[in-house]
Amino acid sequence: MNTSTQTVSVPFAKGHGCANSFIVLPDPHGRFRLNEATICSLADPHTGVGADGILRAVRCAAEPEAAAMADRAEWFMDYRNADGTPGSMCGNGIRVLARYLVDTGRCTPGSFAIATRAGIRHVYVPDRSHGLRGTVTVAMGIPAFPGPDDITVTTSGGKSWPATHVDVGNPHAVVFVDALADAGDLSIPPAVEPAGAYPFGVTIEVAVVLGTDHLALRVHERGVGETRACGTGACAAVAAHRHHTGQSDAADYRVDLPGGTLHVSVAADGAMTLTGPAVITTVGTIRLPHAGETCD
Ligand SMILES: N[C@@H](CCC[C@H](N)C(=O)O)C(=O)O
Repeated sequence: MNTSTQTVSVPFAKGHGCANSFIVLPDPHGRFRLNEATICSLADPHTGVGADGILRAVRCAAEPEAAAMADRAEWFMDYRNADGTPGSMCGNGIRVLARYLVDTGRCTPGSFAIATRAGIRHVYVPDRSHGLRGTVTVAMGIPAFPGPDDITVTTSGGKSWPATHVDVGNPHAVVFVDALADAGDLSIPPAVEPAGAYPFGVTIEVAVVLGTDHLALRVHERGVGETRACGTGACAAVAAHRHHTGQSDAADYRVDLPGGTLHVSVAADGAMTLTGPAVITTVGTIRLPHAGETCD
């Protein structure tokens, strides 16, 4: 550990799931205090490493926010969007974190639990004989449809569509369009009405149905902007599609995103699993503002 009066050098990794990118900061003893400015700077490709989100990996027992889950999971995913806001769940992020925990020997391959702000999620990481660049699966639970039923999404180009509110541990508004290009510039946050539907913001999916079990998707992520993929968004879009078509049988879906393909399996009870690539591409050290304590 290298410290100065101004900054501290700490290990980090960078990875992605279908080009939805994350910085992983191992903080087993819960010593980091990441403020908004630090997160924004790290996530910015010009001033930091660049990523859609930050995954601080902290032991549940060392994190007051997660201590109540310490009997069911060793690690807590402290997920932050690129704008510094905390997120409750991240389908690609948790898969990248699981890959990191296994690659670094902190967890053994197979199934294990990770705590999130949305509760415990179980992940499955195949062992190395399946290759380090293989897939990771996460059990996402059963989506909820909290309403209201009159949500409208309007993109910056002025086009509007009715939307379905789906909660998969974080909030989503899913619209179905004829062609993905209809959404225009999704780097600009679409407007969502009624204004009170999402008091804490929302991630918006623009989806096209390519077949009964095949969707294509673009996403404007809350706290980030348009991203190349979104795991919770893929599950939300499948849930909305099933809701509209009245499908209730178990089924497997393919979801194509700009950054790659994710697979969503739905069980007879509606519980979803999300599977896709999760890779660690970079490891190194990064300088963080010194905040009293450092990290191992
Ligand atoms: N990229 C994520 C979703 C991250 C959280 C989202 N930005 C939010 O604020 O809820 C995913 O893969 O699910």
